[in-house]
Amino acid sequence: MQILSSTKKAITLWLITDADLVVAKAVSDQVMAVMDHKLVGLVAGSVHKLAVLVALLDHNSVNITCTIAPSYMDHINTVFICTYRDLNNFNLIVTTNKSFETCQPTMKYLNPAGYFQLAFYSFGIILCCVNLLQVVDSKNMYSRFIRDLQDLERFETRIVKNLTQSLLSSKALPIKSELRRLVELYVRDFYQSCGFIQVKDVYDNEQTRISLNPICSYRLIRRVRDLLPVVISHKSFFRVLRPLWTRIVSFFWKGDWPHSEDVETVVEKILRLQQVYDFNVEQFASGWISTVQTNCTLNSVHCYEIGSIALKSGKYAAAIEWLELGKKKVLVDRKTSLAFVEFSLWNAIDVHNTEFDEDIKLDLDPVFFDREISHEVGDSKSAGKLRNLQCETYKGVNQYHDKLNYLGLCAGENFQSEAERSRLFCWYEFKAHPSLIIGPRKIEFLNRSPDIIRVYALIHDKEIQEVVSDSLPGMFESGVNLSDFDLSENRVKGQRALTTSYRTSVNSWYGQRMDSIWSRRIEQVTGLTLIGNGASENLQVASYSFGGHYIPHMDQVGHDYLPPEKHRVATFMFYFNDVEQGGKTAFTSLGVAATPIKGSAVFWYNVFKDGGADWNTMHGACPVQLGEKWAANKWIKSGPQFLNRKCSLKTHERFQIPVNNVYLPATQAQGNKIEG
Ligand SMILES: O=C(O)CCC(=O)C(=O)O
Ligand SMILES: [Fe+2]
Repeated sequence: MQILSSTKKAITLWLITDADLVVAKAVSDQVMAVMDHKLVGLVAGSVHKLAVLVALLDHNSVNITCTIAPSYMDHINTVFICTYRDLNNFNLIVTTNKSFETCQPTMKYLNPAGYFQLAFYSFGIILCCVNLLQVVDSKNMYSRFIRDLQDLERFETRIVKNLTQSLLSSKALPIKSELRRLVELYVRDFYQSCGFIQVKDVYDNEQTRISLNPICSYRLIRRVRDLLPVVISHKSFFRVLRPLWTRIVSFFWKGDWPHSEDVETVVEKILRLQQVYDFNVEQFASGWISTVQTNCTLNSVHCYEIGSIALKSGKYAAAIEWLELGKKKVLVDRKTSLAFVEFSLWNAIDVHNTEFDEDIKLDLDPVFFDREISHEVGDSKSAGKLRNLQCETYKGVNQYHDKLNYLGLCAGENFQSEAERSRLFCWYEFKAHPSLIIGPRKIEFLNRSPDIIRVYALIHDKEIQEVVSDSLPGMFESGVNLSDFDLSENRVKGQRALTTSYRTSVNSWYGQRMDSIWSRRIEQVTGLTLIGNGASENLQVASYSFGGHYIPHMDQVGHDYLPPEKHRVATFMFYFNDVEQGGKTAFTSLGVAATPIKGSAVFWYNVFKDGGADWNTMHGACPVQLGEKWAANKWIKSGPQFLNRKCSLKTHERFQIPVNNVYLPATQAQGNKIEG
């Protein structure tokens, strides 16, 4: 960029892009490379992919030639300029390396705040630079950490309350002004997609429940990513709503603007929900999350975006469904170009058909329809989905189809036979420990052989709150359990385990006061030893937001590598809350799922008496559909347990859970995944 005059006046050039941060950052180098030495500074990225340039000028007339790499040119949708003093004559020519293109800049005069503003921008630039260094690590945090999403939700709600107040006064935002129109657009989007139906509820509550709902969250992240920068960078915003501007900008300087990865991650979660629960896209887009009608809906732009992301990640059937819905909606709401949607749909069908072949029908993770789809309107509606075809054929208690059983169990089915179910019952346990005589525990069998029990009302609200608030600061993205091994190659910085899309929760290890109090309670109920050197692991507290899941797995991973005393002989898992929709624990080989019930816990042995893994205890956490899920695992090690439980010379003999100290006659072993 060439600046033809020098010193005295500050110019901030904002290049608003729809490129993501990495692009913006890379691009800033490209822009920087051609910047003239008269520039004071350039920052890209932190403030929603803006490049900020401050130049000092001494004439009222200035020509700027900004040379930008051609690859970056496509990403720029707006170029506008803020000056702290009026310039009489201002020309901006934006050009690429190859050819000159004159860009129509929107001239924005932030007006005469003078040196204060210059200082403010300079300070901002320093902050931006600092922020930029942190950005790489904090990428896509809003979609991963529910607490960050909740912070964003609370913050946005406060902003919207302020904006609504300003709308009520025609002085701040004159009727028919462009800024008013933008603010109205923003506020309308908020009210149309917040978790409450009534505006008054938004005023009465700090939390709008947006972050508990996949649709509302998707719209929140999009709105803040795309619309908020446009609103606050309007030429009059800073002048008429300066305190609000400062609050917004400083909030995001401390944290970060949502990225396109955040949007993609939320969409991936929606697609996972679709894959597992096979919801009807039309109903989902009109706010139905399972059986709950919510206030958040999706329009044609959203359907188009979700379809495009599904296509990108190879979920062809889903992509076609979303794009067809997008096409239907665009004819009514006209919010995007019909041609775009039609083109993408055409393309999705072609890709689906190219990738489809008969052998795919054997694949257990199907993302196809069960036949090729024609371009005729509605043809896909008459086709079946491979997923459903396979579910119908194979789901149920069958050792080879854990994934399909998982889908069925998550959706609320149960594959236990009548005979198996007839052996289940509940009882009050008052003999396992003397303390239970005055406070018996209500226990229920969820399965017999392998025994899985649920203990009700074992932990209390206040205790849960204490554990959650102590665990919160240490939460990190969950990994699969490899913490005992050297993961140096795969480890994500600052984490102890390998992160994976198999398990999308955040967790932390809690070893404080409540850990030993709860361990005592577990000892009383199970007769096992938890306290003492290496007897059990610290409590692992996990939180799942919508879409959060853990696919079927065994808890005693590492069995082949760890010394026997370190094996996780049993799992005791607490539920900290009731989940609005979804979030069951599915025992895929046994055909039964446990619904999270606040204060209760489930317990089972992962191994046989001979120490071999009991593959029938394979289990997974179903994705949360609505709300959040908090749970905690207490893994009990085999070390000190040999004194508590009878050994056996027989192979594959199971530990039994006694009922008031009585071992019931053994039932026939269920499932058939018996392995040593
Ligand atoms: O949260 C659940 O339902 C299951 C979690 C689980 O299996 C685990 O963390 O190992
Ligand atoms: Fe598990």
